[in-house]
Formats: sequence, C-alpha cells, structure tokens
Amino acid sequence: MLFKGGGLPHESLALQEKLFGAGPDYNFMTRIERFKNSLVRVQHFIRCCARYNLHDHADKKWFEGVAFPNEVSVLGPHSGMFIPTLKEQGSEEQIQKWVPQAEKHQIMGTYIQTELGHGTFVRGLETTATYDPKTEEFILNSPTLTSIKWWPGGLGRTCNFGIVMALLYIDGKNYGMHPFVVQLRSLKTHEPLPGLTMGDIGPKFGFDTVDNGYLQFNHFGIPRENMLMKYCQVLKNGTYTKQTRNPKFSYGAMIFVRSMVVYEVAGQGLAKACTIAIRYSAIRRQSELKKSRPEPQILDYQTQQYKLFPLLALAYAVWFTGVRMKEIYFMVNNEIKQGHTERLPELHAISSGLKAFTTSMASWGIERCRLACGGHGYSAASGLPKIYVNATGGCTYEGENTVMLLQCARFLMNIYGGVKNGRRPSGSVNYLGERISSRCTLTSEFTLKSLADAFKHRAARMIKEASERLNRLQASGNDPEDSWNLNSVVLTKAAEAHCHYYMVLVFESVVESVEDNCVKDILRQLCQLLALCGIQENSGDFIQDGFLNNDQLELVKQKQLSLLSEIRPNAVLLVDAFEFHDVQLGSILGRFDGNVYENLFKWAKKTPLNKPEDLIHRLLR
Ligand SMILES: CCCCCCCC/C=C\CCCCCCC/C=C/C(=O)SCCNC(=O)CCNC(=O)[C@H](O)C(C)(C)COP(=O)(O)OP(=O)(O)OC[C@H]1O[C@@H](n2cnc3c(N)ncnc32)[C@H](O)[C@@H]1OP(=O)(O)O
Ligand SMILES: Cc1cc2nc3c(=O)[nH]c(=O)nc-3n(C[C@H](O)[C@H](O)[C@H](O)COP(=O)(O)OP(=O)(O)OC[C@H]3O[C@@H](n4cnc5c(N)ncnc54)[C@H](O)[C@@H]3O)c2cc1C
Repeated sequence: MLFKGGGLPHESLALQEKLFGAGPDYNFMTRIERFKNSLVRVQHFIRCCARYNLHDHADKKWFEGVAFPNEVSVLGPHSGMFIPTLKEQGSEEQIQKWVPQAEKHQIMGTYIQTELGHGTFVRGLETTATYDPKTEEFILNSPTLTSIKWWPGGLGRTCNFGIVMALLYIDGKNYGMHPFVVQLRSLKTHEPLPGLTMGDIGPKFGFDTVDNGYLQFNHFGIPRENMLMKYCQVLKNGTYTKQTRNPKFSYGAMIFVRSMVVYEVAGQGLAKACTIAIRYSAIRRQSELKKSRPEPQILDYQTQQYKLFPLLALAYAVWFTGVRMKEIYFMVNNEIKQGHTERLPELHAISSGLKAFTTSMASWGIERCRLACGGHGYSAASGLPKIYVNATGGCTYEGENTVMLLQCARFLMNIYGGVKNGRRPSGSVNYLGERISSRCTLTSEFTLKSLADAFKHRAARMIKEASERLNRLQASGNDPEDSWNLNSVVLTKAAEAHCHYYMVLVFESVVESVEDNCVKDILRQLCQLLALCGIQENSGDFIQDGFLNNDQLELVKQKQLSLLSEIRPNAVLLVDAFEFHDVQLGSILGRFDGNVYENLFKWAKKTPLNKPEDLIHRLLR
C-alpha cells in the first residue's frame, strides 16, 4: 500500500476484462498484428470508460496499465498531449467545442510538432499558417521537404484531428510558432482530407502499437477559429493581439509530458524490470557456492546483488521523484493559471532535467536487469526487450536528453549568476544560495542527511565550476554561443549532479515521512545504497576538490557491500511491493508464482516457427 492508494479497484475491474487478460501473445505477432490488436484494445477500453464511468485521468490510467502493458497506445498522444493542449491553450469557447468530443473519443487527436528536418530546434520548424482575411482561413502549407511533419503518434492511420504547431504569417509578417486545431480525416470515411498527404513512417525500435506518422500540407485551409486563442488572437481583419505573457506558454504541452514521463515511463519501466530480474534471480539456481551443497539461488551471489540492488534502490528513487515531479507540475501550473508565472523557468528546468536524468538511468538500468537474467533475459519471454524498447524512447521524445540537460543547465547558470549578484534563490535551487561546507561529514553511520549533503556539495561545486569556466571562455575571447558549446559537456554534468542531488533529497524526505519503523528502516537501507552507489560511480566528482578522501571512499565501499547482505532477505518483498500484476509485467521470468521453466517450455512450443505447415518446413524438407 506504499504506492497505489485508491487505484486498485479500477485495476481489478480492468483485470476482469477477458480481452485485456488473454488474447494472442504479443511476442508472436507481426507489427501490423500488434497495431491491430492495440486498436481492438483501444475500442474496448473506450467501451469500459463508458461502462464504468471512468472520467478521471488517474482512474483511466489504472485501466490503461492493464489494457496496454508496457506499450504506448494511440491514446497516449490523445489524452497526454491533444486534450491537455486544448485545455491549456484554448479559449473557453474552443474548450467547450472540442474537449467534450475528445474526452468521449468522438474525435481522436495527436500533437503534431516535429518535422523531417527539425525536432529539437523548435524555432527552426518551417510549416506555415498564413492568414487570409478574405476567406477568414489559415492556409497551412509545407513549403519544403524538410517541413513535412514527421513522428507524431497516431498520425499515420488513427487520428482524425491534430494540434499542428506552425509559424503564423499575417500580411507577410512572421509571428512565430502557434498551435492550430486541424481536422485531418473525414469523420465519415476516415480518408485523409484533400490537401493532405499522410501515412505511417514505418517500423521503429519499439512503439509498434503506435502509428507514428508523416503529414504534408498542400495549401490546406482551416477556419480562423481553429487557432488556439487563449493567449493570442487573430481577429477577422487579421489584427494580431496577445495578452502580456511568456512566449514559452505555447511550449506547455512539452512541460506537461516531461513532468509525467519521470513516473510513467522511467519509474514504472525500471520498477517492472527490477521485479522481473529479482524474482527470477530468486528462482534461478546455478553453479555452487559450496562443494556438495545444493546450487544456490543466483540472488545469493554478491555480484548478482551488486548488479540488482542498486537498481532496485534506483527504481524506488525514480518512482518517488516521479510522484514529486507530478505534484510540482500541478502546483506550479495552478499558480500560472492564476497569473503567477514566476516559477515557470524552474518548472521547465526541473522537468527537463529530471526527464533526461531519470529516463537515461532507467534505460541503462532496464538493460542491466536483462543482462542479469543471463540467456533467458535475451528471450522475448522475459518481457524485458519490450519494456526496454518502449521505455528508452523516453530518452528521445519530448526533447532529446542531452538537449534537455542543457536547458536545465541554462537555468542553473542563470540562477548562479544571480546569486553572484546578490539574488536569493528558492525552491529546488535554494542550496545555491547557501554556504556549502567544504568538509565532508560522512562517517560510518552514513546518515541520510550526511549523504544528501555530499550530493549537495557535489552539485554546488560542479555548477560553480561550470559557471566559472563559461566566464573564462568568454573572457578569453570566445563569443557567448561558442563559449556555451565549448562548455557543454561540463554543463550537462553539472545538470546531472543537480538532478542527482534532487533525487537523493526526495528519497530522504520520503524515508523521513514514513511512520512504520520497520518500513522506514528498509527504505533507509535502500536510500543509503542509492546514495553510496552514486558516490562510488562518480567518485571523481567527490574527491576532485578533496571533499572526500580515500579512507572515506573505502568506508563507502564497505558499507555498500554490507548493505547488499542486509537488503537480500527483503529483496523479493521489495519488488512485490510495486504490486505489478503478471498481466502488466508480461514476463515468464517475473511470474508471481515462480513457475518459470514449465511456462517457458509451454511458450516455446507455441512459437509460430514451430508450426508444421509453413514455408520454412517446405524449404527444409
Ligand atoms: C493527469 C495525469 C495525466 C497523465 C497523462 C499521461 C502523460 C504521458 C505520460 C507518458 C507519456 C508516454 C507517451 C508519450 C508518447 C510520446 C509523445 C511524444 C511527443 C513529442 O515528442 S512532441 C515533440 C516534443 N519536442 C520537443 O520536446 C522539442 C525539444 N525542444 C525544445 O523544447 C526547445 O526548442 C528548446 C527548449 C530545446 C529550445 O527552445 P528555444 O530555442 O526556443 O529556446 P532557447 O532560446 O533555448 O531558450 C529561450 C528561453 O526559453 C526557455 N524555455 C525553453 N523552453 C521552455 C519551456 N518549455 N518552458 C519555459 N521556458 C522555456 C529557455 O530556458 C530560455 O530561458 P532563458 O532565456 O534562459 O531565461
Ligand atoms: C517514440 C517517439 C515518439 C515521438 N512522438 C512525437 C509526437 O507525438 N509528436 C511530435 O511532434 N514529435 C514526436 N517525436 C519526435 C521527438 O520529439 C523528437 O525526435 C525529439 O524531440 C528529438 O528531436 P530530433 O529528432 O530533432 O533530434 P536531433 O535534435 O536531431 O538530435 C540528434 C543529436 O543531436 C544532438 N543535438 C541537437 N541539438 C543540440 C543542441 N542544441 N546542443 C547539443 N546537442 C544537440 C542531440 O543531443 C542528439 O544527440 C517522437 C519521437 C520518438 C522517438
């Protein structure tokens, strides 16, 4: 009950739906079959929403977790980007017009921003929306090959609507990127509307159940009322008006998804991978520890614990950080709605930084879990390849991770510069205004406070050094842009150090808030392990300025190893506590009942390659 709160009843309802629990095995399907199967599930999910009166997004999420295990469906871009953008950027009238239809799935939409030539550099996008006051229409056009929209999820075959990000032109003047609601397909025939060339972009690393698509506009007209007009308006006569506002408000959909990805993608993905690898390691026996004794569970090898328990600690840390990130998003977004925009830069920085930091760590961690399962980890039956290919997409979509770290670093440099000029920082960066002790307080007790302080010291020092290096590069004659580029590796490392500290701090605060002493002790061990592994893996950062000495580093190593044995008795319980149902894991290795071998054998017998009458059989005969 540490995690799920009120979600379980909905999950149980979803598990009762035969269509979600059974059906053909994903691993034996072609891409087209996977896509079709997902669409059937989408339709059933929509029926369930009506039947069980599921309106609240959180309630729907429990259903989605069962209906689309370890994959993204076309509902992801629809409910995660299309509807939120309508709500956030639309006028009251526009919200009334489109949101109810979208929530009832009468129209299906996606978020259409990226182009063949540009994804990261949003200001480089080329699609144009030119206002014609005579017809009171915007004419959408793709003027170049590189301006063809490319990637939006659901665009290829499914969606009949989309929010298109395009450059607004009035009277030859470019007003920058704006969002437009565009009907893409006929609501009767589902055919693309005339003036649109569109389709699926082809097979990908993962995301088989999503039809990521392309879209080329050939002077395609849409009504004036279809520009989302909460913040900017184009009047009938072509007059452009805008509220005093931050121009980055139109990037709001990206902040929203980045904030959600920490928990939904990184936290869930890594927790599932750890569940599979740790349960399997308790079932699998191999070699011998002592002569003439039964083969031990592989989880009893220290090296196996060293591979998996830090990842378990990381899974808990990312999970807690993801929950905190969501809370912060909704809190700051409410402030923004009431006109208080002061914390937008911080929200942008922390959501960009954590999205990048946690998806990279989770992606690396899921692959480590797969390796820790030996040969069977390489089989699709482990469920780990599917978890990996879908979760690792999070390193790229919603802002490529290096670019996102640099956005976080940009904010850190601004804050640090402000501190030098006497400004007091607050929120997630308030430590940059503190006098940071240069003396390490770590002792063999390894209190969570002393561990968090070590990460604080590292982040503050690396931010300071990145800032000073930037100034030196400029002082030696480089212009600001070249100085930034020449410093960008150092900047990304400073941003990572900031995010790492933030994650340790969140974990520490969760441990402190737990009342049950037994649970508190176990979580404290995990938090210690997370921090100690972070110190060891980045030991250079901690010893470079003499903060940590060799003796302390030796203590770190010793404590890390002793924690492995302390965590071992609770390891399986700690993954069971994530409460993933077998349907959600999609893994034979991670089955709750532990019947791994019997089911691997059954599964292999079902593989299509074993069917007697097929082309291969004829060729081999
Ligand atoms: C209620 C629960 C609901 C749960 C719903 C579930 C949600 C989903 C959960 C899981 C998702 C799984 C499914 C996902 C499916 C995948 C969908 C994928 C979609 C996409 O990928 S959409 C396309 C995304 N594209 C990008 O992210 C592009 C990345 N690039 C950029 O963001 C920007 O171009 C940039 C930030 C790299 C640079 O922008 P720009 O050049 O314009 O700006 P700069 O000159 O660098 O900076 C200027 C200034 O602005 C600040 N800034 C930049 N961005 C923002 C922002 N977004 N907000 C606020 N401020 C911003 C920047 O820091 C600078 O500030 P200073 O001048 O330094 O002060
Ligand atoms: C699974 C998936 C789903 C997606 N869904 C959608 C969707 O629904 N809607 C949509 O509009 N888009 C979608 N996208 C597109 C996605 O948002 C972009 O691919 C992403 O923003 C990265 O942009 P890019 O492809 O231009 O990468 P690039 O910017 O070309 O990145 C390539 C390399 O260049 C580096 N680089 C680029 N710029 C800089 C810089 N300024 N400084 C340092 N290094 C830099 C990057 O770090 C990276 O190593 C999706 C992508 C994927 C993979």
